[in-house]
Amino acid sequence: MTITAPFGARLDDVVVRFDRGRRLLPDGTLVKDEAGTGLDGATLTIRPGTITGVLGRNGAGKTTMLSLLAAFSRPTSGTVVVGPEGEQEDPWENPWITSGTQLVRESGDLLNDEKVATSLKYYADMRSSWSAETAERLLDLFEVDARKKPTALSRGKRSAVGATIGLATRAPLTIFDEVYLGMDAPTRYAFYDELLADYAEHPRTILLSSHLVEEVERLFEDVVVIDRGRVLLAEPADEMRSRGFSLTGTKDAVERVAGGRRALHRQQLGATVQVTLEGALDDAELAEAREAGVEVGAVPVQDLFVRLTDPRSVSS
Ligand SMILES: Nc1ncnc2c1ncn2[C@@H]1O[C@H](COP(=O)(O)OP(=O)(O)OP(=O)(O)O)[C@@H](O)[C@H]1O
Repeated sequence: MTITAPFGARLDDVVVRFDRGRRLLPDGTLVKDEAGTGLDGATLTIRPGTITGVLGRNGAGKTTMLSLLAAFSRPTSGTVVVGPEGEQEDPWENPWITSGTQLVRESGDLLNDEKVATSLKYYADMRSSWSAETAERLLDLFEVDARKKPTALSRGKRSAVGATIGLATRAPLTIFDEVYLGMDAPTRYAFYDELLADYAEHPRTILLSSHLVEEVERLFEDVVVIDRGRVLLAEPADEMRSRGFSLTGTKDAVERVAGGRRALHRQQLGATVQVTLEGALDDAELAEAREAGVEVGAVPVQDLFVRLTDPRSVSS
């Protein structure tokens, strides 16, 4: 059966701990040594039919979460469900769900001893939604020679093959985990354009993790921010953008308009101060800012992300 409805997903209080190994104590008991925590009580919902950006600093838990959704691993505790609205199930060893999910990892998941064309044939045989025409067109666009083995391609070209597989699969849940690594800027922008165009024509659910927030934030309808194994926020990108604003002006005027709000960031250039604040101004405060000559600006997702995950965020 071909699954076409976009998949959603839900994580409930998910914990992932990695074991370093097992040790036998002198008294004969077997203990597990913990090597690290990937997720630490993560709860979130992925809306079907959206492009969701997955953001987090290094080691935050993004890959751990994406691997759970693609059933590459299982949680230590908590529940994970994936699937079309109203029919979501545990993806682990669940062919009905995994046949509708495509995870593209930085490694590319290609058959290293075979030509790229052989890997593509493997995906084509496995995925009923595979578009051979899209795959061919994208390889052409990214200038990848499918007669070569992956080991003979540059890192950027291998990433481009991963991007091609992700788009040509047209899976109801397509996950790109830092797929851009090694791609040069023109290739990355070509990938973003292709992703948007193909998504518009073939609606599905796309998750995209990236550290290049400024570059990719225009793609996102929803944003998930993971911080030290926990979900800091999961909401529409516009809602995230309205979490903050900036004020620029003289110190006294800015302080007055800021009115004791928490400052996410503060910088001073000569007599001019700029603060990034949480929340929004009401009409009276906007009028006060105008009168005081204080400029009110929007804050890009990138800035909010950096500030929200910065343990050194200052208070006003
Ligand atoms: N196999 C493993 N064994 C032990 N610890 C692990 C393992 N995989 C991940 N971790 C730990 O889990 C945490 C989350 O890792 P994860 O790879 O999910 O982060 P990430 O957000 O994808 O990071 P990055 O942006 O650097 O790729 C990190 O502290 C990492 O060290």
